[in-house]
Amino acid sequence: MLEHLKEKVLKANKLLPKHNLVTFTWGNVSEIDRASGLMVIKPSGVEYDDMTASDMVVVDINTGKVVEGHLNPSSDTPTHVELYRQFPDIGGVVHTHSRNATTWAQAGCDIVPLGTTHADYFYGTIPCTRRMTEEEIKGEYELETGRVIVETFRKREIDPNMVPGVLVASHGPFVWGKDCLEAVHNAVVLEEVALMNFNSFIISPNSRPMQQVLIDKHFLRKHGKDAYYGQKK
Ligand SMILES: O=C(CO)[C@@H](O)[C@H](O)COP(=O)(O)O
Repeated sequence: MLEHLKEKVLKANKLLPKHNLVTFTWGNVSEIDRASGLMVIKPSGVEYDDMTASDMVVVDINTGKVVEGHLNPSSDTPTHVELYRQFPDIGGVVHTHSRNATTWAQAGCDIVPLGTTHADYFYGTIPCTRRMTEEEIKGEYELETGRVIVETFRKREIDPNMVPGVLVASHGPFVWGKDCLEAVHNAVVLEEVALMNFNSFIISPNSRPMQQVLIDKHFLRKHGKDAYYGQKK
């Protein structure tokens, strides 16, 4: 089932090493078929060079259970599932330990918009979640990770369609888009922006966020004034 989607998700996972977003197997990409509620995600711990479309794993987001696949799904599957459940307009999710974004996540800091590269893809601050509690960590960690991401966006009133990414404190970035390929594209941009912000603050610790009017001009010009991934507002 979903053979076409398996090929697409395989392609997206193979882009991770191509764009230097991963070391070893430290990243995973998925896409959802909203009509069926089935998600396709990479298998856990498999080298990207060795991965094939038939290795992709199909998961039902309603139950979180594997419905097809001969390998274990990514260890981050519960996080992907929770994001699809709570963010109905997203179509693809990527998680990596990319160096620069993970540096900000480990520092527990937001990535504020300093330049138009950021604003073209993220309509404002890319938030970092709060640290997870001991109970959450000892529990179903990956599911709780998804819940903390959703909590961050709801409490800070950030629209996930306008800011398609987050830094999970002490862990790394999760990024999304209308499909898996756009999610990877956004992850590449996040990694670029993370490095540029780091360097900007080294040059000037007092670097100030860009003006909202410039954010508006860039993001809304690229995405359309009222356009959101899945809906027209
Ligand atoms: O965050 C982690 C481990 O800390 C995971 O993202 C792994 O780095 C990738 O795991 P698989 O997708 O291969 O299961």
